[in-house]
Amino acid sequence: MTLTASPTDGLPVSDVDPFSHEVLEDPLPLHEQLREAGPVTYLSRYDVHALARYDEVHAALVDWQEFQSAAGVGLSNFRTEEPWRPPSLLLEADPPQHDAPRRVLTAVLGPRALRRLRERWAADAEELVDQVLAEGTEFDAVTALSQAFPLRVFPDAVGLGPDGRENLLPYGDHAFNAFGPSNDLVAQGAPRIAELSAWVGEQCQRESLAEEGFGAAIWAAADRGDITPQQAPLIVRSLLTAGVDTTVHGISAVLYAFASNPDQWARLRAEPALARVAFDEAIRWESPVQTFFRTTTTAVRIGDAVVPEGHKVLMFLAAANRDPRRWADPDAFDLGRDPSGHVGFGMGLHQCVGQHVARLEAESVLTALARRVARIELAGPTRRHHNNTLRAWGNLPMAVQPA
Ligand code: HEM
Ligand SMILES: O=C(O)c1ccc(-n2ccnc2)cc1
Repeated sequence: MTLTASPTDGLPVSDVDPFSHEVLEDPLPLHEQLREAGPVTYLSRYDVHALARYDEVHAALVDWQEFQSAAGVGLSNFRTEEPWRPPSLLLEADPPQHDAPRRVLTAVLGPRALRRLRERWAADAEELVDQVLAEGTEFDAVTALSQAFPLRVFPDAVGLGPDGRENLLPYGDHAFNAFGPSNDLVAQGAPRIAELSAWVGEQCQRESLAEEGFGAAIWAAADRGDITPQQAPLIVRSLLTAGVDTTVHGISAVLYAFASNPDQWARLRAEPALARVAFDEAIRWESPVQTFFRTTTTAVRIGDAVVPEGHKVLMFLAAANRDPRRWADPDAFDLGRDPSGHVGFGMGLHQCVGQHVARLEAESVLTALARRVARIELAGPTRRHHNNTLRAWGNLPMAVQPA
């Protein structure tokens, strides 16, 4: 049976801009509208089809053959436009090219590889929390914890030198903006991106990396022939692009979740083992990575509509993570829930290979904090940090009551 398609047959159409400041400030109303409009909608402003319900987002994530990543996972279609930098060997690749780089990073970042970091990161988190509390019981959790902890542990885990680490956050922020349209957020990062990219590229070279760490392990995989020496620096680049901003905003998400649900903090204090499920519930509830795109490799039927071949499909991960068709009381941050199956780390072939790193970082911070603090609550107005892809806090004024 041949499928034919026209962009708007039987499709709800909207000219909304999901990357406008108004939506980035509060995307929840748009998510609700898109879920209720149907299994797929057509966003005329960008000529893309949008998926906002859990089932359709999940189906696209696990079907890498019909929803490919190799044409880019942002709005830009690499089949017709030059990527702003050489494409990622994992995120922007499909099998077979995707296979070896994925196999290598799975081993480098896997739970086993992280076992040696668990004690060190726990001690680092205790030290950081002690320092923060020694300065007082009111602080901005974004700078004091969400940014401070990943920047304290991750560059060392990769094996980066001491200089220039302040480049990581702005580089990652721009890379995540670049998955969206060329709007003012992308323009803001443009002046510095050549210099930042040069620094990042330099850090991926073997001679820049310590003998021990994720970087060295990637280069050792090249020595073994598991990947080529040409691929090694690009795989290290994946870590430098993804490794900091994501966990910064992930830790902010879980701290905000607890500060706005103090009763849940009491549950964590009573049962510290809840720290891991708390982080996944916060990833579901806040979805620090809000969206990713795919490109159809054939005409694809979704609901009553047919999405033509070669079209960009925008997956609203955050909308799927609060779909009442999948989650009971979806807007509640609830430690009693089983959040497994959430799509905050994606799903299927491209599911986040750094999720164990993220979980270990968040668990380290939460465990150290839960031991020392009886209550946490917001102590002033919060401010969002807008990004085309990331859901982030610009600040989190917090007041804590020491245990
Ligand atoms: C809270 C933290 C994080 C969140 C919410 C997150 C989210 C995601 C999502 C949604 C995907 C799927 C992308 C897609 O399907 O196109 C993904 C993939 C990926 N993530 Fe993360 N991520 C996080 C942290 C990290 C960290 C810390 C690293 C590295 C140390 C990392 C490395 C990767 C890589 C390399 C991929 C591509 C995997 C592939 O295509 O096979 N992520 N992440
Ligand atoms: O290879 C890259 O440049 C790259 C790889 C992964 C991410 N990412 C997104 C969410 N978790 C990780 C971002 C960039």
